[in-house]
Amino acid sequence: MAFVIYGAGAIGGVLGARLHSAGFDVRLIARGAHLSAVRAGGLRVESPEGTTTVPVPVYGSPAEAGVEAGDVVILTMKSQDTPAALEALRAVADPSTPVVCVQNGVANERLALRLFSHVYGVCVMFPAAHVEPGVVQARSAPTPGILDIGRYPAGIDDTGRSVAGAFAKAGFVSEPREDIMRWKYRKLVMNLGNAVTALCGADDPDGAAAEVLALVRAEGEAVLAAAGIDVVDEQTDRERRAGILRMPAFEGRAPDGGSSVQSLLRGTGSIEADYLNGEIVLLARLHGVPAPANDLVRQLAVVAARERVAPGSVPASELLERLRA
Ligand SMILES: NC(=O)C1=CN([C@@H]2O[C@H](COP(=O)(O)OP(=O)(O)OC[C@H]3O[C@@H](n4cnc5c(N)ncnc54)[C@H](OP(=O)(O)O)[C@@H]3O)[C@@H](O)[C@H]2O)C=CC1
Ligand SMILES: CC(C)(CO)C(=O)C(=O)O
Repeated sequence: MAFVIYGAGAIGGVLGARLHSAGFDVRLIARGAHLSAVRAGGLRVESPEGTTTVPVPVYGSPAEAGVEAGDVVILTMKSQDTPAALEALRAVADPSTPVVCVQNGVANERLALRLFSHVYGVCVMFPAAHVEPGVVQARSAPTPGILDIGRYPAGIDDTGRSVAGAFAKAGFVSEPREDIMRWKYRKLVMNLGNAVTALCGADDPDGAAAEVLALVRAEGEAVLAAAGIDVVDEQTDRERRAGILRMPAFEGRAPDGGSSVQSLLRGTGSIEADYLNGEIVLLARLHGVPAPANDLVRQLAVVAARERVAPGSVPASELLERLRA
């Protein structure tokens, strides 16, 4: 089994490096300055356990990487980049190529299933950062993350089991699951906070950001319930994660805050909010229920990304006032 890791930033970079070091045939796909840096000097992976530079092959597109029978394609770009990425992939990959979405949100699997017949969802509990071109960080050690996997929309098959086995060989905790999307919806509720932290920053001296977080998450839960979506309960989710992820401080560790904070830090010009808070907004519209908190947060986050403002530029108390108005 060979892996084509498409969008080799924080998650794809660390995952690809670890699969490569575990002996798997891995081809990364990256772009821009990151592609040039990895091509020139390998991928530098920093973690609490130290730094390694991994000479993993890297390409600029699926056409350049090649997608052969027996390859598994792993999507690790942010959701807003998935539609364009799938278009480039379909031009060279057989429609039966297994496509594994190691991504947050619940939209990528459906986008992939429109073009590819064998699609898998992964619930990604894996704190990582894309620090600068050529450099990624794994924040948790000794276990870098939890990557449970299942076939989309439901079920499990031999490919899913083999991918779970490969993830485990690369040091992750990974279980095949029949009901992966139930877990991904629970993770979505957690990720409704990504945009809040990106807007308001990781420090919360007056507790206002925590209140905003509670509002968007409660609204998210209510919308998912109105839409009749079955979600793993919080306690079960907590138990799954208990004691596995450990994130000690280490020299050079990138700022806290998660993947959306990193989009603002790197000034990428886009953010995943339309596919996280925006998923709740979409469901609310489809089911005739309100979602004003998630709508406001995603709109502000999209503007912040477009205008390339720094994380923490919106005082949480102001955001809270607007949400209460
Ligand atoms: N980082 C984290 O801690 C976690 C992230 N996740 C999820 O994992 C997914 C990936 O996030 P993350 O790794 O942080 O994102 P990153 O932005 O760090 O990495 C994605 C990479 O994909 C590249 N990319 C996008 N489209 C293409 C393309 N068509 N061709 C080549 N490269 C492309 C991006 O390039 P460019 O920089 O130019 O845009 C970027 O380098 C997201 O869904 C996120 O929510 C889940 C749990 C934790
Ligand atoms: C849970 C969290 C914040 C872990 O890094 C995440 O999923 C993200 O960064 O998107």
